[in-house]
Amino acid sequence: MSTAIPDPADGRTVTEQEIADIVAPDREIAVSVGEPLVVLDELTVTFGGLTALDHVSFEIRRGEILGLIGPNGAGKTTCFNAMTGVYKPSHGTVTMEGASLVGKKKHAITRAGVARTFQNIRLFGDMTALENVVVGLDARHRTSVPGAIFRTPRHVREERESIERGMALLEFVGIAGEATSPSRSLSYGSQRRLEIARALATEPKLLCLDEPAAGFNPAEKEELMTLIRQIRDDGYTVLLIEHDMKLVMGVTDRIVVLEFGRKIAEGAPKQIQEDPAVIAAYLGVEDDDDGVA
Ligand SMILES: Nc1ncnc2c1ncn2[C@@H]1O[C@H](COP(=O)(O)OP(=O)(O)OP(=O)(O)O)[C@@H](O)[C@H]1O
Repeated sequence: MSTAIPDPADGRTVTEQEIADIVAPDREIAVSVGEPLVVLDELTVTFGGLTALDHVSFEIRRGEILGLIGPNGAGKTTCFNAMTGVYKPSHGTVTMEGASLVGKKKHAITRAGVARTFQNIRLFGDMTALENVVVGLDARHRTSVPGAIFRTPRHVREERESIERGMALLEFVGIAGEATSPSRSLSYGSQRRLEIARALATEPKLLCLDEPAAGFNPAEKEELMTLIRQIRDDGYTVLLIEHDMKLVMGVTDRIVVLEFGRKIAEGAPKQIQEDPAVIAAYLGVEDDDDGVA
């Protein structure tokens, strides 16, 4: 399969499939939408005497956007971290397509198909937007170190393909025009989009977004919702931690609610909005963003 970017100069309309083939040629499009992709069973994480996650079980289904919500300190980030190899659970399992993710190193989890963004943006500030994405793509390269040093034809070809795919990813998240700008000079919103592009570069089966709308104005939040839906519609499965309830309710297919490390509810957004345990958990939360309504 050729990975050259289709040339719109020939007067032809570039199809979405052609772009998708360039962005993620090796990706297995979710064929069995709705089947469990990741299963957390009795997941428990303790820090000294504190149980941050207490026997939490839920599944993430192929092709869905699953929201993970809860008041501050409920255990959302701990859950992400236990799934992505940052913390080792003291009890319970996390499996992806039946294989355990527990105890795997971070890069092995990436290879297994889990990618994430962080609450605090973590980009290489001096590198351009394109270079930041190409770093993610490089994780998939097959050439050896000597291949890179001696610039073998295979290495040169992979490098060219990385640039083409990196550009296609920047296009997908809407910041292709800023490809050659150092990432630290990008607006906050563009940096968040760049983080998503970099995570997508690893062709994940599951994309975990940790508060992607933090610091966004309402218009930027709307645009982000559109992007997250596009990502789902493109065949990815998305796990979303987000405080902004309007965004969560508007974009997710299902929601899991944590409070004090325990799962207190799970269901469709409408069900969650009306759930007495969820309403009680959020009562007295001052921050507007944390209101359930
Ligand atoms: N590395 C750590 N060491 C000790 N305690 C921790 C650590 N990480 C989290 N905790 C504690 O675990 C609990 C859950 O925290 P966590 O960050 O997972 O919650 P959260 O739901 O993501 O909160 P927030 O919405 O504020 O980000 C909190 O009491 C927190 O203080």
